[in-house]
Amino acid sequence: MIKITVPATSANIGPGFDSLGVALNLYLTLEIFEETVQWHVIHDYGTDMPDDENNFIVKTALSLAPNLTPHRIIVKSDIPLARGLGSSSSALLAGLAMANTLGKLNLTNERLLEKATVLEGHPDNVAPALFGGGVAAFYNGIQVFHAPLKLPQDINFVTFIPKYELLTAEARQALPAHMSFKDSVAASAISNTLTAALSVGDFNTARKLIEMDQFHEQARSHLAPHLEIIREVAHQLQIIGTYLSGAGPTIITLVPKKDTQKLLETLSKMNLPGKLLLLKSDFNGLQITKND
Ligand SMILES: Nc1ncnc2c1ncn2[C@@H]1O[C@H](COP(=O)(O)OP(=O)(O)O)[C@@H](O)[C@H]1O
Ligand SMILES: N[C@@H](CCOP(=O)(O)O)C(=O)O
Repeated sequence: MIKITVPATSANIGPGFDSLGVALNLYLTLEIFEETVQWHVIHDYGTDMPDDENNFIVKTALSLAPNLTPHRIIVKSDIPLARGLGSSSSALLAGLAMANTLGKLNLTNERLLEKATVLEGHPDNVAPALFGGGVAAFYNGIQVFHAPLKLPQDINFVTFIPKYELLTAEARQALPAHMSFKDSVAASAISNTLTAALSVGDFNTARKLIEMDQFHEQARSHLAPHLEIIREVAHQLQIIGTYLSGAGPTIITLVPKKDTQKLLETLSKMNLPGKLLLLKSDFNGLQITKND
């Protein structure tokens, strides 16, 4: 049996639209068993999710290796669908890794990253899902440039996952078609300063910049009303560092360990409609193990 494990991801981290992301400790696992006549996907996503060659993971694998022999596979995941925690990136990377392994393609991680970025449309989920930890990345249509993004060690991700789904494609339609030169300079300066502050461990500066995004949060605020609510509650506790995870609707607050409990307790008393989780960075990224 071959087992492929891929972490969830939180993209953007505030102002790093389409370029910053971090792997988190929720996981999709794909177990590959015997060869079969037709693809047989066992999953518990419900009857709307295909269980044959039309399954997204299998289709992604076949896009890389069209002649792949069908197998029986089992998909399990605790990454919620369409919530802004990178479920599609974890699934498509699992598919690419399955094709690479079963098809003996020997593609490097760089090639897998390029392929995954083209399929996903932006590298900020797939890069941290592949490598683990925080990643900054840019795709110029030919190559993915990427570098590790240093995040503080003593940080937790207090995560609120609303009950409703929001497809990334839908949330991208809310984005403005144009930004002025002046606004673009300011928005990228905020993001640059955030990465510099993180690189020297200046979380005091970083947490304020995390809340200064000018690329996407305002445009998506009607789709993710909990952002303002949770940010405000955190501020009342003197906690700064709340942002829209990916395209939303999940909201994450980056909190030093010492402040985590008070935020969790306050939020849980509010009974917001959704799930409250305490997440941490994943530092392993995509893993493949083989058991006989
Ligand atoms: N494990 C999976 N198997 C099949 N399809 C999946 C899986 N995970 C995600 N998807 C597809 O990706 C869609 C969600 O992707 P997207 O809108 O980008 O949201 P996000 O990646 O933030 O969860 C799902 O509605 C589904 O079509
Ligand atoms: N930069 C993208 C990130 C989408 O992440 P997802 O987890 O919501 O798929 C965006 O903001 O659209």
